[in-house]
Amino acid sequence: MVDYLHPNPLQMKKLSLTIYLLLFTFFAYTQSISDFLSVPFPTSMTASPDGKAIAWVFNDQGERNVFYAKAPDYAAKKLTDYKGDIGVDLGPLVFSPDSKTLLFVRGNSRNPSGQPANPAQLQENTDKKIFKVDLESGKSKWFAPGTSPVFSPNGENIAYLIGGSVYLKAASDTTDSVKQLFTARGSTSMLSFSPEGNYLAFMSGRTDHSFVGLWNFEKKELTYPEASLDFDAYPAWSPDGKKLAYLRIPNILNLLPFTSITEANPWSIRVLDIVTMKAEEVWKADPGRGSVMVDDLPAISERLWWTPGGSLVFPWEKNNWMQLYSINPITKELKHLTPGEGQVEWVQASFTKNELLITHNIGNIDRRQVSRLDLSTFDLELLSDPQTINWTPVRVENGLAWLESSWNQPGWPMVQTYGQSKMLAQELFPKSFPKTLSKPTPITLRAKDGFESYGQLLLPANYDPKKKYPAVIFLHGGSRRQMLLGFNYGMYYSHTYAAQQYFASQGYIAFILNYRSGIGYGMDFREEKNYGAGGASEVQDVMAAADYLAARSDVDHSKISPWGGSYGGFLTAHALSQAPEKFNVGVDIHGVHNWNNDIPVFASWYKPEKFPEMAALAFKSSPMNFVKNWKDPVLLIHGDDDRNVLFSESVELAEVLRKQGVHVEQLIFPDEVHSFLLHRNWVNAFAATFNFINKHSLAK
Ligand SMILES: CC(=O)N[C@@H](C)C(=O)N[C@@H](C)C(=O)O
Repeated sequence: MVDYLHPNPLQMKKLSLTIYLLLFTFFAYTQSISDFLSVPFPTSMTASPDGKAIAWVFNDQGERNVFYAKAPDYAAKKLTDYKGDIGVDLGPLVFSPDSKTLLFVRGNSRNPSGQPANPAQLQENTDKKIFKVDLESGKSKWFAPGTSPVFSPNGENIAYLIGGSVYLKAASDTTDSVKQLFTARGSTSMLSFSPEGNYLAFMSGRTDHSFVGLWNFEKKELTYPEASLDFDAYPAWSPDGKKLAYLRIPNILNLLPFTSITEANPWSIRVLDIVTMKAEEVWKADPGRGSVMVDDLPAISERLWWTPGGSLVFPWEKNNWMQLYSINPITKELKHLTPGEGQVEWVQASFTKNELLITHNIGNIDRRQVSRLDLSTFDLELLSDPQTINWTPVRVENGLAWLESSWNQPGWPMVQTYGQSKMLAQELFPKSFPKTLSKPTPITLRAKDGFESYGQLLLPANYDPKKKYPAVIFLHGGSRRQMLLGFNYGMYYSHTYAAQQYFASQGYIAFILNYRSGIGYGMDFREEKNYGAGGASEVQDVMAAADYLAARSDVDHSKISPWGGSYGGFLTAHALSQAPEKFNVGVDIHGVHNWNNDIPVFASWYKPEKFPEMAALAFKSSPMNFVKNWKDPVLLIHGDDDRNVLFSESVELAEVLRKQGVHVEQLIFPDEVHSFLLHRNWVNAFAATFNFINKHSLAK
């Protein structure tokens, strides 16, 4: 018995431990989902051309602002002062060539009716606009309407896009003039000034092809030097400005989105001689593996990088992995630069012009690592800690800046100079963020068709193997996504990882599934032949996850609930309609329920009635094909300005389920888009998800 008046040292130790455990249990169970989502999310990490400064955007619970830090101390400075959770997006950031000015784009994209997103009902125009910050004074002001600004090499002019047209404005022009640089057919993108600034190269997107175009500033002349019936894209100038490299990607007729493709007419690399205006093919992919130029890997708008020695670096999926290779256009010597098991996801050039900074998962499949590729020697050097998740590195003088997360910390900007690393703006990291999370365990599953999929398991707080816990399965969207052994590099999935951590903190076994057709595990995993609208084979991986949990002695198999967004909502709907007996309830956030309704959003050519065989398989691969079996209660969550998954997908599902007596609850966000712009909508969606699943778990 503790003598509270005269406790001895041992009794003091017991007392302090008891108090600690009581406090820990109290805080663990009382911290809210908003605490788990309280860390500002960093994006648009950018370095100045002189390597002496960096800038990034913090989305601090919906309040988005630009931050700036410069050598030598890299103290963070807030450059803008936008207030509140008002649902207006911010980024990208572009430094001027002299590093004295920073451009940022603020505003929301338009929906098919031409309305810029405005979920907060602001009584102002929320179209995208370009702002200019004088980094000496810190003052920012409106510069132009539009997006995608690029400085001319001398910094005197800024080219930008409005819709698919090109505009040009003097960087010093403070008027509200808006002047088109040239008129052209098609939709223009991928603006690229030549090193001398005498040309602007661009891609002119047409329907089933695209051209690489050139604007000659001196002659005021628009040309398409080598028009083709293919997709010519990703223009890249040689350092001396005498050559322009680009990809030639043959069209793939009637390729249904969300279906597998592993080979096509091979793509190639061409080089245009700016003097003769003649182009030649310098390399072509082999037929078969690697012949498809994947359109969202690497996840950036470049595919070609020149080396100082005149070679070209490019991504190729020849060996099942999207990796970097080089070709010497003269000798045609090909080199494989990033061998190993894993994919290259982002590639970033640097002001040194002699390196590429690469974000990948080679040798660390469930995380992201950063490496440096020397463009003279092609040496590859790992720069990051293998135990953390690192992405979008940028070069600074005598060091590097990047974004880093771990299993118990969301993404945060880091800087390293002279070998010393530190968190940027550490003072802004919220004290309310939970200190004790669940460390994820990697799990491998095997579906009934033998396919191997992967996931992460979070055990509940105060885990007791003798207990039986309710369980949740989180299903990511995309499907070209990958959940990691920690907080994700994408905000959508950083938040959903946090939500799974919240479930664990509230006494759930929380499983996170990486089902086939996702990224990170190679082409064979991503392009499994019957996935998506071609058979929904990935549903078998969901069933494997459910069977894995049900077989655990610490899981109450009557309380297994799937939840997920978009493609993850699609899989939640498949789970509840194909195997209601396996699951308790589910939460379907902006899910796809009939491929034939939503695929036209991604492929305007697709009219189900014109492709009856495709449409029949697509419907067979949709939850609506199984909806008659649906019995389990479901919560439907959707924003009604969703440009990815039609709001009507949830409207139609609710009607059908209600007719057959299924319990349907709903949480609807007026004028909200797919990846919620309002932070409060994330918080409310996850709180509703937890409460819905919890009340049906406790009720049993
Ligand atoms: C490409 C796309 O929009 N796919 C949707 C079905 C989807 O899953 N969207 C979000 C969640 C994503 O991660 O892409």
